Amino acid sequence: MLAWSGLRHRYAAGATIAYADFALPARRHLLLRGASGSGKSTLLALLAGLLRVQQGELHVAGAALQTLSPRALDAWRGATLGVVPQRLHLSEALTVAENLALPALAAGQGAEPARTAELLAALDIAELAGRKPHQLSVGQAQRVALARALMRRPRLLLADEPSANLDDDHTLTMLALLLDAAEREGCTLVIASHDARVVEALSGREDVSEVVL
Ligand SMILES: Nc1ncnc2c1ncn2[C@@H]1O[C@H](COP(=O)(O)OP(=O)(O)OP(=O)(O)O)[C@@H](O)[C@H]1O
Repeated sequence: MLAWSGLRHRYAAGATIAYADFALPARRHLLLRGASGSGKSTLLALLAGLLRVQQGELHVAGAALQTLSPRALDAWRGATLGVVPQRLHLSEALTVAENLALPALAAGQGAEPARTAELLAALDIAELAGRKPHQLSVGQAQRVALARALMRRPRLLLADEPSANLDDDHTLTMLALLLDAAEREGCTLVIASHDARVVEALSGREDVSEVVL
């Protein structure tokens, strides 16, 4: 599902990041951790196909990303990937249900109201469908962003610093939601975090591997 070798990324401004070779065992999720500046966001962007592979090989969900053209990469991303970004990027002008419809609409497909309802119910926020983002708590907004990431049935779910701005209880709840959702949807979860609470909660779990950058 996820493996890289000889992977390096050089930013034009100078920094080169080299990643130790890695392969994720079957049926495992991944915790990507490391200090600030160690290269987590860069690796997430590579995994998402948002940065081109400059050097090395990167295999994600059946695709060798270094071989794909920009157009093929776009198609692959749309069909494969769900992202819960650190800043949630919910559209303030749209309701929760409309925010969930956006990924499908952007891909030229219909809104899938049944899928929207299913995911909102699964994440226990069915009653929020008609609200605007500014009417949500931080935890509710994160659930909405998670539902949006799941709309197109991704094979890989990326969560960037999911505990940012959350207290201890909400951090544990969010991790449980991510793991439950990945299990239910049958997708692989990658969490990037430098939060000691996340590391403590996930380390030692049989279904989670760790990469320390
Ligand atoms: N656009 C860029 N141009 C030049 N250098 C960059 C750029 N983005 C990141 N870097 C550098 O690459 C290295 C890795 O950055 P990256 O953002 O991947 O780290 P990170 O582990 O995600 O950090 P944080 O936890 O603070 O978000 C750092 O040295 C950073 O300064």
